[in-house]
Amino acid sequence: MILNLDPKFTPVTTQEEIKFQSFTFSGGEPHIKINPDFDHNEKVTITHRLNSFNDLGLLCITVDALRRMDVKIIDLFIPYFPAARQDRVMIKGESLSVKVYADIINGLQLNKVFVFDAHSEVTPALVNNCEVIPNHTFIQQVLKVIGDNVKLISPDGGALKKIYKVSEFLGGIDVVECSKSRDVKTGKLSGFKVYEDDLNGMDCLIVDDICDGGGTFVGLAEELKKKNAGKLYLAVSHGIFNKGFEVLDCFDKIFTTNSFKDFDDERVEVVKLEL
Ligand SMILES: O=P(O)(O)OC[C@H]1O[C@@H](O)[C@H](O)[C@@H]1O
Repeated sequence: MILNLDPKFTPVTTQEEIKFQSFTFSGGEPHIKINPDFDHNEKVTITHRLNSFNDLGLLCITVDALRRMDVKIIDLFIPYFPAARQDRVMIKGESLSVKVYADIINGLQLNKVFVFDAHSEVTPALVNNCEVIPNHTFIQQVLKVIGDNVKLISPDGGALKKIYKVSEFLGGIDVVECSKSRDVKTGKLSGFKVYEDDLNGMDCLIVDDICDGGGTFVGLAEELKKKNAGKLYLAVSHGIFNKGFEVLDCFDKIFTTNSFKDFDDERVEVVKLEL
């Protein structure tokens, strides 16, 4: 059974949905009233797009309400784990934000916590009973649209391990390794390297977990074109796209999922997550 706390999130599922009402009190506190008309012995999976700290409140009171109805087994499906990129302290004075979220979620004593394409191995290491859902079927769906005569492009070393697993899942599609460098002082992107001399007009699919501003992918696209890439595609599990799609017009097509939010734009194709 599913309890979907974000009414705008529409995963593909055949599971029965638990009904509830929620609102925010005038003081800002969230409130929930779950319709008790379901089998309390069954496992309940809460789904929530936990994109910010504010969303945690509703999650916590929902788990409390379920426990008070004697629901014993509660799973959580968080498609995009918040602050997953803040998984290390770079400068004294910063917080290890991903751990703060993880600690709060651990306090809920959940049976399982599912996260879609975690940014790094830090999230599953910090979250108890965490299971990471890989991007394999998402990329499989993408290839159904663009065909499999492409090279998979890994933007940096951090994405390498994952992309080789995707390639293996898809029967051994070629991977091109790349790297990006940053200015040590400013942290800004300063350059890209594509470790292949000539792409011979082959279509290229860049695969990564998150597109935020898009700088990584625009810079990499320029380098790929210099190496004779054919069509350029981008597939990111979590689409934030904070600078819009205009900045990404070097791509023939962009793919993402509904893990972070929904999009209604012809430039992006959204593959819905399955539950
Ligand atoms: O270049 P933008 O889109 O801002 O940032 C996305 C990149 O930043 C990393 O954390 C992601 O894994 C991705 O490689």
